[in-house]
Amino acid sequence: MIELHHLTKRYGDKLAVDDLSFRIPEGVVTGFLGPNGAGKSTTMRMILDLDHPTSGEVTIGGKHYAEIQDPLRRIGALLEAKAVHPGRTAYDHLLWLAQSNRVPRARVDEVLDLVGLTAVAKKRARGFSLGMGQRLGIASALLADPQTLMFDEPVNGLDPEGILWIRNLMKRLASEGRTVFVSSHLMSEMALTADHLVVIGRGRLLADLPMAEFIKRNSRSAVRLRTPHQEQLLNALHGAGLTAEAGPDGAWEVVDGDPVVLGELAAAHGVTLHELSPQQASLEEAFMQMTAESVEYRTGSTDEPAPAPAWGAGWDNRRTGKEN
Ligand SMILES: Nc1ncnc2c1ncn2[C@@H]1O[C@H](COP(=O)(O)OP(=O)(O)OP(=O)(O)O)[C@@H](O)[C@H]1O
Repeated sequence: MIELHHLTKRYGDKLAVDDLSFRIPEGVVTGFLGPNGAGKSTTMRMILDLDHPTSGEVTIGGKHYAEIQDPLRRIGALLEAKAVHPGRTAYDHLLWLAQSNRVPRARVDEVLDLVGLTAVAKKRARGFSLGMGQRLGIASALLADPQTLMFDEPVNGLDPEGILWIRNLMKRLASEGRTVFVSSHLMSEMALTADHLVVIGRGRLLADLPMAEFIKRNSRSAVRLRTPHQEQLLNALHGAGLTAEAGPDGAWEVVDGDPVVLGELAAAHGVTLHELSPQQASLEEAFMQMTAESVEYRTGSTDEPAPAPAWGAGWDNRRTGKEN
């Protein structure tokens, strides 16, 4: 269990981490999500005591990192995949780590096998691809068989096979009862990996909830209806036991509606429709909406506000009928 209490980090004028408090429990994969510059890496560095909080604190199993004896046995981390001496072989890198942390030599072969690097164990790290570098970083994190694991953007730059491998590894580690904390800026990836979700933007906590809850709230489908005959449409819907929500631009949205049924209903009541369109908000859109205010860097092409999903933070405010 990792616990953050009002964790704050300031670099000069820049508030990189702003009063973060949350817990990362055992036995589940906790996804740590935020756009670039949100403060994810800074938070992870503070957990490992590589950076000192301006205020607040963070503990691992109730202790500060600096108080932990044999920290590699308690927490393993992949922060910077290329943090390996380029002239060292994968085997020598792991052996050096094992010997300096009183880990038996036999464990080096075990973790090389676990991450699929046995065949290239005697190759120097400078010739490693990004994926091999990530696997070596993960082998280092797993070397002392720690109870807590932390991975900063582990799927960055990996091919689909590598992504699937990391995803399954995280799940397996969590199922063994470990604490698994993994950062990403991709909601779609986290939706497939994490059981719990912590979202930050500009250093602040935006959400801390089970992934299933996030998906339930943000992946509903709806049908958008637009008509010059609003009153007749609402009456027809009401008569059919359906509720509509006022959508953007004067359109109406029927959550979980069937476009065929709604089209027939409108026709039967002589309601002219100018639009009848099924909508499906993606989780990525919901995440972008949640963090839209806190995106630090934008390219020209994404300079527009993040696309609004059919429903987002203000979804409940637009509700007009009773929940169906
Ligand atoms: N050593 C530092 N000195 C000054 N500012 C820093 C330092 N480290 C990070 N920052 C700033 O703190 C903010 C948070 O950065 P951080 O790297 O933690 O974000 P992140 O969520 O990990 O982003 P990314 O996904 O781009 O890695 C950014 O604005 C960054 O520029």
